[in-house]
Amino acid sequence: MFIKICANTNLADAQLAVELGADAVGFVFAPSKRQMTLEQAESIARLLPAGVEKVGVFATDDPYEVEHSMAASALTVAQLHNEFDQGMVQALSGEFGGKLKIIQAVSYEVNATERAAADARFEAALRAVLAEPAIWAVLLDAAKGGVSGGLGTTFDWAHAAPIVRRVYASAQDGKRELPKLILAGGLHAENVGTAIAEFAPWGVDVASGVEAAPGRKDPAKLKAFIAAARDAVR
Ligand SMILES: O=C(O)c1ccccc1N[C@@H]1O[C@H](COP(=O)(O)O)[C@@H](O)[C@H]1O
Repeated sequence: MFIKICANTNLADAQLAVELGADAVGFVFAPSKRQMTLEQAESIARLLPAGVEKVGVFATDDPYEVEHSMAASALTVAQLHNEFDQGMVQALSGEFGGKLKIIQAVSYEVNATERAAADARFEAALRAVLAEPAIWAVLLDAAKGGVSGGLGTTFDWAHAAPIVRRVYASAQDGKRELPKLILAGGLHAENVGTAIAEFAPWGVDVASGVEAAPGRKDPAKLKAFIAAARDAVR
């Protein structure tokens, strides 16, 4: 199980996540209570071990912003938290010779007035992302009123998981490996086991659920989350 601990804002928290067994740590450049500058993230990322993925979380329509940030830093993965923009993803991937790891977020709207229409949009977005070979992983998150990222909100897993399974099954043509599935959105130590049982994801990602306050990790919650995610797949 790939475990990403997101929205780090200081070296001590990021190092603790790594010591406790996180595979990836994230830094949020998108507007957020945990927003970092590239320089701040870089000063932390360059002190972390080589084997740990250092993820920059962006919500921009400008591929050059992402390209510049990834080229000029120790970051190893670009997480795009905006709606999927195929042109941007392909431009970005092309700039790095297809070698850049790109995580694309796909959000499940929790406050939909028309559930069927929202489900259809979620399904179409997931289908489009899975069809794009430049995507390394898709990250499922919850959205409220079209806003996603760091909300600490779960979505209806029992309702969404069959949609996700169906889309993955129909996208599989045996010719290439599909993007990996990372689950996010309101995860914490007490619910991550259930989430893993529902989706059988390749990885999990958390921001709010391991914090003492926005941007500051709670060591006990962090430890419990990583242990619970590992236990769930033993
Ligand atoms: O963490 C944030 O503040 C954030 C802001 C804008 C875009 C993405 C952000 N974080 C990502 O959102 C998911 C879910 O967060 P949470 O666990 O529900 O708080 C998180 O895993 C990050 O990848």
